[in-house]
Amino acid sequence: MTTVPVLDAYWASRTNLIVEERSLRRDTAYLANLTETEKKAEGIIRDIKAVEAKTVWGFGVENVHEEIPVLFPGMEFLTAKELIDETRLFKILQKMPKGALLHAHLDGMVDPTILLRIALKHPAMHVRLPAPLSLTTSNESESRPLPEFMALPVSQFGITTDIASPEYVGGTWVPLRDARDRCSLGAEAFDEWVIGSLRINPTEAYKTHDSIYKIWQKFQSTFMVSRGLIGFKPVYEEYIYEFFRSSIEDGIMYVEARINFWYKYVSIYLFLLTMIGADGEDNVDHFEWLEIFERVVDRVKRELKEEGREDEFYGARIIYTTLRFISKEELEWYLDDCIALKQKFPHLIAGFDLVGDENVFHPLTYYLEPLLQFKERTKELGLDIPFIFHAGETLGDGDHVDQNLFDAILLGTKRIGHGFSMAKHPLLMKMCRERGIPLEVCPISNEILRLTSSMPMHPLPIFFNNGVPIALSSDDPAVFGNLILSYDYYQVLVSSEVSGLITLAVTARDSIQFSTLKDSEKQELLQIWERRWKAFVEEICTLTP
Ligand SMILES: O=c1[nH]cnc2c1ncn2[C@@H]1O[C@H](CO)[C@@H](O)[C@H]1O
Repeated sequence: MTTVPVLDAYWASRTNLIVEERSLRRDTAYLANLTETEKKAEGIIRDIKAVEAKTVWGFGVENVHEEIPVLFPGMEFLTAKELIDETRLFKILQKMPKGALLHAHLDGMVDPTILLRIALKHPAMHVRLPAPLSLTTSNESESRPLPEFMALPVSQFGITTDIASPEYVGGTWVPLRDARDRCSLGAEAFDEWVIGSLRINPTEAYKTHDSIYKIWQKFQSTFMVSRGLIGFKPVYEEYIYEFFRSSIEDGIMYVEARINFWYKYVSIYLFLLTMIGADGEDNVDHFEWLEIFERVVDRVKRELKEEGREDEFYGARIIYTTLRFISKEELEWYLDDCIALKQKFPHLIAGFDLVGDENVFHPLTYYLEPLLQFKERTKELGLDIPFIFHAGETLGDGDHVDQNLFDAILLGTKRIGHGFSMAKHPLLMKMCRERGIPLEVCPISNEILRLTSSMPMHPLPIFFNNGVPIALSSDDPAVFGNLILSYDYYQVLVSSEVSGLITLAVTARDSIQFSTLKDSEKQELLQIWERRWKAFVEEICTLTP
């Protein structure tokens, strides 16, 4: 029989082994110094999570929701969303102060329902489609025409027509409001058609477009549609306002938004590619985009101050992005443009990035020369424009997308957008840990864009366990339906036994720490975060498990 000392020795070495491995994690030091309130809150959250794993997710018991045959915590988001909405855990997480939102594409931030409502206010906004609207064939997006939107000058306002009537001549611009009011399929069907073209639905994500290539086709098409709406100055301004206000409601305190400046060419492509002014003319240049952005930041700050909530919004900056399918020569134009914007708005331009499907477009090595030149030039000019590259958003192992991770790091990236394939790179993970290069991880985006079928299969725990700093982000919530960052927080929390509330707190703190704010600003924002965090954990302590 095994003696007690032998058993004790086994348990002791087991504990030591676990402690040793966990020592790499960024939440370990924090966990060792918890306040009594934090300890209690962490425990309450674990208890609620354990209860809901059974009552909501049927974990280890019978399926509690027969209409969803496969149910588990961290399962596919779009199927689970309504269940998540009802959980106590989600409602608690909505109140958590989340620090900075570091990976967010401006074009994908506002609920399509709200975007459409904003657009409908403007008589200049028009819509057209290739042929009379018919929605009867099926519910699947492949068979549906895409709406195209554009704001027109008064002299070119279109005539009122029923776009669903056989008389509608494909390609004719119709004022948006009239098109909706006069649509013989009904305003509800019209809205559903427009909104469906701006987001990915569960059928598309999990059936009709269930491959990385196909889902990216649908994903890209949503940006082509939304461009016509957002690329109209009055809508743009209100859109940014909605983005900030809804982020603040979700506990986000500061934003670094990726704005796509690719839209400089006009009329060679099918869709609208620039920004239209209030007069309906294509005359809003990139400087003005930044002025608008700044005006909205100031407005939101002013309003919050008036509401006595100034602690809730520290501001917003911009990561300049363009699409990674342009030529290297074209990239030079954008790099110059980025420098010019930085010189005029040093406080607004936070960094530079290339976006678009890494799987099909150019690798970073293709742009090496202009990128290296940019580094030298900004250094000479004394401008701080760090690269904040997307890299490794792939399932590939050693392909060009996976290898973008090496180049991002060699080029000195400040953070890595996604870095999904980082789990295959022990050396790079070590470098990220030691040099403080965080991954901007977007769990729900990764799942909807078919890199993982659920959160338990996501590599995030590998990153956490290797001590890689993490900033959780929502990527394109308007398209994915994860309209608030709390959904991503929820999916992470329920799919791990190691990660708890404190892990989320550490990632929220890290989001501030690894932002592009100045050190003094980071300290100030961290202090505000600490205050709100303290109030948040105190509130949790009043709850019964
Ligand atoms: O997760 C992503 N990876 C790479 N590119 C993206 C992602 N989300 C959005 N975009 C890109 O950003 C542009 C919108 O401004 C879109 O064209 C899309 O290609």
